[in-house]
Amino acid sequence: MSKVAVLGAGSWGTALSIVLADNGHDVRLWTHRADQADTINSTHKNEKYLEIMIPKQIKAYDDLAKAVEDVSAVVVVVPSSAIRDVCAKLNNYISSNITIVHASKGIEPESLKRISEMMSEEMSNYLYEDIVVLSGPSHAEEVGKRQPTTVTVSSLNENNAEIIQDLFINEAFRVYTSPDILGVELGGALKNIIALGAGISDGLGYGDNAKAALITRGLAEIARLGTSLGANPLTFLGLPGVGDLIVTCTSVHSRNWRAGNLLGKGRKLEEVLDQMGMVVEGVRTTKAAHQFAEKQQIEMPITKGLYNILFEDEKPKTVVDQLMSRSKREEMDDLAELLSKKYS
Ligand SMILES: NC(=O)C1=CN([C@@H]2O[C@H](COP(=O)(O)OP(=O)(O)OC[C@H]3O[C@@H](n4cnc5c(N)ncnc54)[C@H](OP(=O)(O)O)[C@@H]3O)[C@@H](O)[C@H]2O)C=CC1
Ligand SMILES: O=C(CO)COP(=O)(O)O
Repeated sequence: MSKVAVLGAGSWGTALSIVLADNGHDVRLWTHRADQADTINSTHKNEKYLEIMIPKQIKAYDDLAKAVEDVSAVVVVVPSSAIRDVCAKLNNYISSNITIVHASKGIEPESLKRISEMMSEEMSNYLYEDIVVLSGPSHAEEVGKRQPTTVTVSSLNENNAEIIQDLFINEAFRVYTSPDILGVELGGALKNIIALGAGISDGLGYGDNAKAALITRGLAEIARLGTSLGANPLTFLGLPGVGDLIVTCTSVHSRNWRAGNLLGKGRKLEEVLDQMGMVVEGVRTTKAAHQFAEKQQIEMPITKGLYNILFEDEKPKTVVDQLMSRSKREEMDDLAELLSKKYS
Protein backbone atom coordinates (compact mmCIF):
# COMPACT_ATOMS: atom_id res chain seq x y z
CA MET A 1 0.00 0.00 0.00
CA SER A 2 1.31 3.47 -0.91
CA LYS A 3 0.29 6.96 0.11
CA VAL A 4 -0.62 8.85 -3.07
CA ALA A 5 -1.79 12.44 -3.61
CA VAL A 6 -3.98 13.24 -6.61
CA LEU A 7 -3.93 16.96 -7.43
CA GLY A 8 -7.08 18.11 -9.24
CA ALA A 9 -10.56 16.98 -8.18
CA GLY A 10 -12.27 17.18 -11.56
CA SER A 11 -13.65 14.20 -13.42
CA TRP A 12 -10.30 12.62 -14.27
CA GLY A 13 -8.68 13.21 -10.87
CA THR A 14 -11.72 11.62 -9.20
CA ALA A 15 -11.71 8.59 -11.53
CA LEU A 16 -7.96 8.01 -11.10
CA SER A 17 -8.37 8.28 -7.32
CA ILE A 18 -10.95 5.49 -7.52
CA VAL A 19 -8.50 3.24 -9.42
CA LEU A 20 -5.84 3.90 -6.77
CA ALA A 21 -8.27 3.28 -3.91
CA ASP A 22 -9.40 0.00 -5.55
CA ASN A 23 -5.72 -1.01 -5.51
CA GLY A 24 -5.63 -0.49 -1.75
CA HIS A 25 -3.65 2.77 -1.71
CA ASP A 26 -4.15 5.59 0.79
CA VAL A 27 -5.47 8.31 -1.55
CA ARG A 28 -5.49 12.05 -0.85
CA LEU A 29 -7.51 13.98 -3.41
CA TRP A 30 -6.53 17.67 -3.43
CA THR A 31 -8.88 20.41 -4.58
CA HIS A 32 -8.35 24.18 -4.48
CA ARG A 33 -11.91 24.56 -3.15
CA ALA A 34 -12.53 24.04 0.58
CA ASP A 35 -16.29 23.53 0.06
CA GLN A 36 -15.67 20.76 -2.47
CA ALA A 37 -13.27 18.98 -0.06
CA ASP A 38 -15.94 19.14 2.69
CA THR A 39 -18.63 17.79 0.37
CA ILE A 40 -16.47 14.90 -0.82
CA ASN A 41 -15.51 13.97 2.76
CA SER A 42 -19.05 14.16 4.10
CA THR A 43 -21.10 12.77 1.17
CA HIS A 44 -18.48 10.73 -0.75
CA LYS A 45 -19.76 12.34 -3.93
CA ASN A 46 -18.30 14.83 -6.43
CA GLU A 47 -21.46 15.22 -8.46
CA LYS A 48 -20.49 18.16 -10.64
CA TYR A 49 -17.66 16.11 -12.12
CA LEU A 50 -18.50 12.42 -11.80
CA GLU A 51 -21.81 10.77 -10.95
CA ILE A 52 -20.48 7.89 -8.89
CA MET A 53 -19.97 7.06 -5.22
CA ILE A 54 -16.39 7.71 -4.11
CA PRO A 55 -14.82 5.00 -1.91
CA LYS A 56 -14.61 6.14 1.72
CA GLN A 57 -10.84 5.62 1.91
CA ILE A 58 -10.35 8.57 -0.48
CA LYS A 59 -9.89 11.67 1.65
CA ALA A 60 -10.22 15.13 0.11
CA TYR A 61 -7.95 18.01 1.14
CA ASP A 62 -7.88 21.68 0.30
CA ASP A 63 -4.49 22.15 1.97
CA LEU A 64 -1.78 21.16 -0.52
CA ALA A 65 0.97 20.79 2.10
CA LYS A 66 -1.16 18.32 4.08
CA ALA A 67 -2.30 16.44 0.97
CA VAL A 68 1.27 15.65 -0.09
CA GLU A 69 2.71 14.99 3.40
CA ASP A 70 4.60 11.64 3.45
CA VAL A 71 3.30 10.50 0.06
CA SER A 72 5.43 8.32 -2.22
CA ALA A 73 3.74 9.46 -5.45
CA VAL A 74 1.90 12.50 -6.75
CA VAL A 75 -0.57 12.43 -9.65
CA VAL A 76 -1.04 15.86 -11.24
CA VAL A 77 -4.33 16.07 -13.13
CA VAL A 78 -5.42 19.69 -13.42
CA PRO A 79 -6.20 21.37 -16.77
CA SER A 80 -3.08 22.26 -18.79
CA SER A 81 -3.71 25.96 -18.10
CA ALA A 82 -3.28 25.32 -14.33
CA ILE A 83 -0.19 23.09 -14.53
CA ARG A 84 2.37 25.86 -13.95
CA ASP A 85 0.47 27.33 -11.02
CA VAL A 86 -0.07 23.99 -9.26
CA CYS A 87 3.47 22.69 -9.88
CA ALA A 88 5.06 25.93 -8.64
CA LYS A 89 3.14 25.47 -5.36
CA LEU A 90 3.92 21.75 -5.22
CA ASN A 91 7.63 22.48 -5.53
CA ASN A 92 7.53 24.05 -2.04
CA TYR A 93 6.43 20.82 -0.41
CA ILE A 94 8.07 17.83 -2.05
CA SER A 95 11.52 16.46 -2.72
CA SER A 96 12.86 14.42 -5.61
CA ASN A 97 12.34 11.00 -3.99
CA ILE A 98 8.59 11.22 -4.73
CA THR A 99 7.50 9.83 -8.10
CA ILE A 100 5.46 12.34 -10.10
CA VAL A 101 3.05 11.43 -12.88
CA HIS A 102 0.72 13.72 -14.79
CA ALA A 103 -2.45 12.67 -16.60
CA SER A 104 -3.32 15.99 -18.27
CA LYS A 105 -3.49 16.55 -22.03
CA GLY A 106 -2.43 19.79 -23.64
CA ILE A 107 0.24 22.02 -25.18
CA GLU A 108 0.89 25.56 -24.00
CA PRO A 109 0.30 28.27 -26.63
CA GLU A 110 3.23 30.66 -27.27
CA SER A 111 5.87 28.51 -25.48
CA LEU A 112 4.59 25.37 -27.31
CA LYS A 113 5.68 23.30 -24.32
CA ARG A 114 4.28 19.89 -23.39
CA ILE A 115 2.99 19.27 -19.83
CA SER A 116 6.12 17.46 -18.61
CA GLU A 117 8.26 20.34 -19.89
CA MET A 118 6.13 22.93 -18.06
CA MET A 119 6.24 20.82 -14.89
CA SER A 120 10.01 20.51 -14.85
CA GLU A 121 10.35 24.25 -15.47
CA GLU A 122 8.22 24.97 -12.39
CA MET A 123 9.76 22.33 -10.12
CA SER A 124 13.41 22.97 -9.38
CA ASN A 125 13.54 19.70 -7.40
CA TYR A 126 12.62 17.62 -10.45
CA LEU A 127 14.32 16.67 -13.68
CA TYR A 128 12.32 16.44 -16.89
CA GLU A 129 13.74 12.92 -17.30
CA ASP A 130 12.05 11.72 -14.11
CA ILE A 131 8.50 12.87 -14.86
CA VAL A 132 5.97 10.26 -15.97
CA VAL A 133 2.87 10.75 -18.15
CA LEU A 134 -0.25 8.57 -18.10
CA SER A 135 -2.33 8.79 -21.29
CA GLY A 136 -4.63 6.72 -23.50
CA PRO A 137 -8.28 6.11 -24.38
CA SER A 138 -9.86 6.58 -20.96
CA HIS A 139 -13.00 8.54 -20.24
CA ALA A 140 -13.44 9.19 -16.53
CA GLU A 141 -17.11 8.20 -16.71
CA GLU A 142 -16.17 4.60 -17.69
CA VAL A 143 -13.07 4.31 -15.50
CA GLY A 144 -15.19 5.34 -12.49
CA LYS A 145 -17.53 2.41 -13.27
CA ARG A 146 -14.56 0.02 -13.47
CA GLN A 147 -15.20 -0.69 -17.15
CA PRO A 148 -12.21 -2.21 -19.03
CA THR A 149 -9.71 0.53 -19.91
CA THR A 150 -6.14 0.53 -21.23
CA VAL A 151 -3.58 3.33 -20.91
CA THR A 152 0.13 3.89 -21.44
CA VAL A 153 2.63 5.37 -19.00
CA SER A 154 5.84 6.86 -20.28
CA SER A 155 9.00 8.44 -18.91
CA LEU A 156 12.64 8.67 -19.90
CA ASN A 157 13.18 7.11 -16.46
CA GLU A 158 12.04 3.52 -17.06
CA ASN A 159 12.03 2.72 -13.34
CA ASN A 160 9.63 5.60 -12.62
CA ALA A 161 7.31 4.47 -15.43
CA GLU A 162 7.22 0.99 -13.91
CA ILE A 163 6.48 2.39 -10.43
CA ILE A 164 3.44 4.19 -11.87
CA GLN A 165 2.42 1.11 -13.89
CA ASP A 166 2.43 -0.95 -10.67
CA LEU A 167 0.53 1.74 -8.76
CA PHE A 168 -2.42 1.84 -11.18
CA ILE A 169 -2.66 -1.56 -12.90
CA ASN A 170 -5.62 -3.77 -12.01
CA GLU A 171 -8.14 -6.05 -13.72
CA ALA A 172 -10.19 -3.17 -15.08
CA PHE A 173 -7.36 -0.72 -15.73
CA ARG A 174 -4.53 -2.20 -17.80
CA VAL A 175 -1.36 -0.10 -17.95
CA TYR A 176 1.35 -0.45 -20.61
CA THR A 177 4.73 1.31 -20.66
CA SER A 178 6.45 3.20 -23.49
CA PRO A 179 9.81 4.98 -23.63
CA ASP A 180 8.44 7.62 -26.06
CA ILE A 181 7.20 10.40 -23.75
CA LEU A 182 7.22 12.88 -26.62
CA GLY A 183 4.88 10.76 -28.75
CA VAL A 184 2.67 9.81 -25.79
CA GLU A 185 2.15 13.43 -24.71
CA LEU A 186 1.67 14.76 -28.24
CA GLY A 187 -0.81 12.01 -29.15
CA GLY A 188 -2.92 12.76 -26.07
CA ALA A 189 -2.86 16.51 -26.61
CA LEU A 190 -3.38 16.68 -30.37
CA LYS A 191 -6.25 14.20 -30.57
CA ASN A 192 -8.42 16.78 -28.81
CA ILE A 193 -8.21 19.05 -31.88
CA ILE A 194 -9.51 16.25 -34.08
CA ALA A 195 -12.23 15.39 -31.52
CA LEU A 196 -13.51 18.97 -31.73
CA GLY A 197 -13.58 18.50 -35.51
CA ALA A 198 -15.46 15.19 -35.22
CA GLY A 199 -18.05 16.87 -32.98
CA ILE A 200 -18.44 19.72 -35.47
CA SER A 201 -18.89 17.21 -38.30
CA ASP A 202 -21.64 15.42 -36.35
CA GLY A 203 -23.21 18.76 -35.42
CA LEU A 204 -23.34 19.70 -39.09
CA GLY A 205 -25.21 16.45 -39.74
CA TYR A 206 -22.41 14.68 -41.63
CA GLY A 207 -22.07 10.93 -41.24
CA ASP A 208 -19.63 8.14 -40.50
CA ASN A 209 -17.63 8.66 -43.71
CA ALA A 210 -16.74 12.21 -42.69
CA LYS A 211 -15.81 11.12 -39.17
CA ALA A 212 -13.61 8.25 -40.43
CA ALA A 213 -11.90 10.74 -42.75
CA LEU A 214 -11.27 13.16 -39.87
CA ILE A 215 -9.86 10.44 -37.62
CA THR A 216 -7.58 9.07 -40.35
CA ARG A 217 -6.37 12.34 -41.84
CA GLY A 218 -6.17 13.77 -38.29
CA LEU A 219 -3.84 10.92 -37.39
CA ALA A 220 -1.69 11.85 -40.40
CA GLU A 221 -1.41 15.43 -39.07
CA ILE A 222 -0.58 14.25 -35.55
CA ALA A 223 2.09 11.89 -36.87
CA ARG A 224 3.49 14.60 -39.16
CA LEU A 225 3.92 17.06 -36.29
CA GLY A 226 5.06 14.40 -33.80
CA THR A 227 7.69 12.78 -36.00
CA SER A 228 9.04 16.20 -36.99
CA LEU A 229 9.87 16.66 -33.30
CA GLY A 230 11.43 13.22 -32.97
CA ALA A 231 8.56 11.07 -31.67
CA ASN A 232 8.38 7.43 -32.76
CA PRO A 233 5.72 7.25 -35.52
CA LEU A 234 4.55 3.87 -34.18
CA THR A 235 3.46 5.53 -30.92
CA PHE A 236 0.66 7.20 -32.89
CA LEU A 237 -0.66 3.77 -33.92
CA GLY A 238 -0.93 2.77 -30.26
CA LEU A 239 -3.19 3.64 -27.32
CA PRO A 240 -2.03 7.28 -26.96
CA GLY A 241 -2.58 7.81 -30.72
CA VAL A 242 -5.23 5.89 -32.64
CA GLY A 243 -6.71 4.55 -29.40
CA ASP A 244 -7.35 7.97 -27.91
CA LEU A 245 -8.48 9.39 -31.26
CA ILE A 246 -11.14 6.70 -31.58
CA VAL A 247 -12.47 7.14 -28.05
CA THR A 248 -12.56 10.93 -28.14
CA CYS A 249 -13.96 11.31 -31.66
CA THR A 250 -16.75 8.77 -31.20
CA SER A 251 -17.94 9.14 -27.61
CA VAL A 252 -20.65 11.29 -26.12
CA HIS A 253 -18.55 11.34 -22.94
CA SER A 254 -15.88 13.45 -24.68
CA ARG A 255 -15.91 17.09 -23.63
CA ASN A 256 -14.11 18.00 -26.85
CA TRP A 257 -16.57 16.09 -29.05
CA ARG A 258 -19.52 17.64 -27.17
CA ALA A 259 -18.14 21.17 -27.51
CA GLY A 260 -17.51 20.58 -31.22
CA ASN A 261 -21.02 19.22 -31.65
CA LEU A 262 -22.51 22.44 -30.26
CA LEU A 263 -20.23 24.52 -32.50
CA GLY A 264 -21.36 22.48 -35.51
CA LYS A 265 -24.96 23.27 -34.56
CA GLY A 266 -24.15 26.96 -34.79
CA ARG A 267 -23.40 27.93 -31.19
CA LYS A 268 -20.69 30.49 -30.33
CA LEU A 269 -17.46 29.35 -28.66
CA GLU A 270 -17.85 31.41 -25.44
CA GLU A 271 -21.41 30.15 -24.99
CA VAL A 272 -20.30 26.54 -25.56
CA LEU A 273 -17.42 26.75 -23.07
CA ASP A 274 -19.73 28.29 -20.44
CA GLN A 275 -22.25 25.52 -20.93
CA MET A 276 -19.63 22.73 -20.73
CA GLY A 277 -18.46 23.66 -17.19
CA MET A 278 -15.48 21.31 -17.65
CA VAL A 279 -12.19 21.82 -19.42
CA VAL A 280 -12.19 21.55 -23.23
CA GLU A 281 -8.45 21.19 -23.81
CA GLY A 282 -8.73 21.06 -27.61
CA VAL A 283 -9.40 24.81 -27.83
CA ARG A 284 -6.08 25.83 -26.27
CA THR A 285 -4.21 23.01 -28.01
CA THR A 286 -5.58 24.08 -31.42
CA LYS A 287 -4.02 27.49 -30.87
CA ALA A 288 -0.67 25.96 -29.86
CA ALA A 289 -0.57 23.40 -32.70
CA HIS A 290 -1.53 26.05 -35.25
CA GLN A 291 1.28 28.31 -34.01
CA PHE A 292 3.70 25.39 -34.17
CA ALA A 293 2.62 24.38 -37.69
CA GLU A 294 3.01 27.95 -38.97
CA LYS A 295 6.42 28.35 -37.33
CA GLN A 296 7.80 25.02 -38.56
CA GLN A 297 5.87 25.07 -41.88
CA ILE A 298 4.19 21.74 -41.21
CA GLU A 299 1.07 20.98 -43.20
CA MET A 300 -1.88 20.64 -40.78
CA PRO A 301 -5.02 21.55 -42.75
CA ILE A 302 -7.56 20.19 -40.24
CA THR A 303 -5.85 22.05 -37.38
CA LYS A 304 -5.79 25.22 -39.47
CA GLY A 305 -9.50 24.82 -40.28
CA LEU A 306 -10.29 24.34 -36.58
CA TYR A 307 -8.20 27.40 -35.70
CA ASN A 308 -10.19 29.45 -38.21
CA ILE A 309 -13.51 28.26 -36.73
CA LEU A 310 -12.45 28.85 -33.10
CA PHE A 311 -10.46 32.06 -33.41
CA GLU A 312 -11.30 33.66 -36.76
CA ASP A 313 -15.06 33.23 -36.70
CA GLU A 314 -15.07 31.09 -39.86
CA LYS A 315 -18.25 29.06 -40.50
CA PRO A 316 -17.77 25.28 -39.93
CA LYS A 317 -19.44 24.45 -43.28
CA THR A 318 -17.02 26.77 -45.14
CA VAL A 319 -14.05 25.02 -43.52
CA VAL A 320 -15.36 21.58 -44.53
CA ASP A 321 -15.78 22.81 -48.12
CA GLN A 322 -12.23 24.17 -48.09
CA LEU A 323 -10.83 20.89 -46.77
CA MET A 324 -12.70 18.88 -49.41
CA SER A 325 -11.53 21.07 -52.30
CA ARG A 326 -7.80 21.12 -51.54
CA SER A 327 -5.53 20.25 -54.45
CA LYS A 328 -5.20 16.54 -55.20
CA ARG A 329 -2.32 14.54 -53.73
CA GLU A 330 -1.08 11.07 -52.87
CA GLU A 331 -2.39 9.80 -49.52
CA MET A 332 0.88 8.60 -47.94
CA ASP A 333 3.53 10.79 -49.55
CA ASP A 334 5.22 12.60 -46.65
CA LEU A 335 4.33 9.99 -44.02
CA ALA A 336 5.95 7.22 -46.06
CA GLU A 337 9.02 9.42 -46.35
CA LEU A 338 9.11 10.04 -42.59
CA LEU A 339 8.83 6.32 -41.82
CA SER A 340 11.45 5.34 -44.35
CA LYS A 341 13.88 7.92 -42.86
CA LYS A 342 13.27 6.53 -39.36
CA TYR A 343 13.87 2.90 -40.38
CA SER A 344 16.50 3.25 -43.13
N1 LIG B 1 -12.11 13.70 -18.02
C1 LIG B 1 -11.48 12.71 -18.63
O1 LIG B 1 -12.09 11.67 -18.94
C2 LIG B 1 -10.04 12.83 -18.95
C3 LIG B 1 -9.35 14.02 -18.79
N2 LIG B 1 -8.01 14.07 -19.09
C4 LIG B 1 -7.25 15.30 -18.91
O2 LIG B 1 -7.15 15.58 -17.52
C5 LIG B 1 -7.05 16.99 -17.30
C6 LIG B 1 -8.13 17.41 -16.30
O3 LIG B 1 -9.34 17.11 -16.92
P1 LIG B 1 -10.71 16.88 -16.16
O4 LIG B 1 -10.53 16.27 -14.84
O5 LIG B 1 -11.59 16.22 -17.16
O6 LIG B 1 -11.18 18.39 -15.99
P2 LIG B 1 -12.45 18.93 -15.20
O7 LIG B 1 -12.87 20.16 -15.90
O8 LIG B 1 -13.40 17.83 -14.97
O9 LIG B 1 -11.82 19.32 -13.78
C7 LIG B 1 -10.72 20.18 -13.65
C8 LIG B 1 -10.41 20.30 -12.18
O10 LIG B 1 -9.22 21.08 -12.02
C9 LIG B 1 -9.50 22.12 -11.10
N3 LIG B 1 -8.64 23.28 -11.33
C10 LIG B 1 -8.71 24.19 -12.31
N4 LIG B 1 -7.75 25.13 -12.15
C11 LIG B 1 -7.10 24.81 -11.01
C12 LIG B 1 -6.02 25.39 -10.29
N5 LIG B 1 -5.40 26.49 -10.73
N6 LIG B 1 -5.62 24.81 -9.14
C13 LIG B 1 -6.22 23.68 -8.71
N7 LIG B 1 -7.24 23.07 -9.35
C14 LIG B 1 -7.67 23.63 -10.49
C15 LIG B 1 -10.96 22.43 -11.34
O11 LIG B 1 -11.46 23.19 -10.26
P3 LIG B 1 -12.80 24.09 -10.37
O12 LIG B 1 -13.91 23.20 -9.91
O13 LIG B 1 -12.51 25.22 -9.47
O14 LIG B 1 -12.95 24.50 -11.82
C16 LIG B 1 -11.52 21.03 -11.42
O15 LIG B 1 -11.66 20.45 -10.16
C17 LIG B 1 -7.23 17.64 -18.68
O16 LIG B 1 -5.97 17.96 -19.21
C18 LIG B 1 -7.88 16.54 -19.52
O17 LIG B 1 -7.56 16.63 -20.90
C19 LIG B 1 -7.33 12.98 -19.56
C20 LIG B 1 -7.97 11.80 -19.74
C21 LIG B 1 -9.36 11.61 -19.44
O1 LIG C 1 -8.73 12.33 -23.08
C1 LIG C 1 -9.83 11.86 -22.88
C2 LIG C 1 -10.14 10.43 -23.08
O2 LIG C 1 -9.01 9.66 -23.29
C3 LIG C 1 -10.93 12.75 -22.48
O3 LIG C 1 -11.29 13.51 -23.55
P1 LIG C 1 -12.27 14.75 -23.35
O4 LIG C 1 -11.47 15.78 -22.59
O5 LIG C 1 -12.62 15.18 -24.72
O6 LIG C 1 -13.43 14.25 -22.57
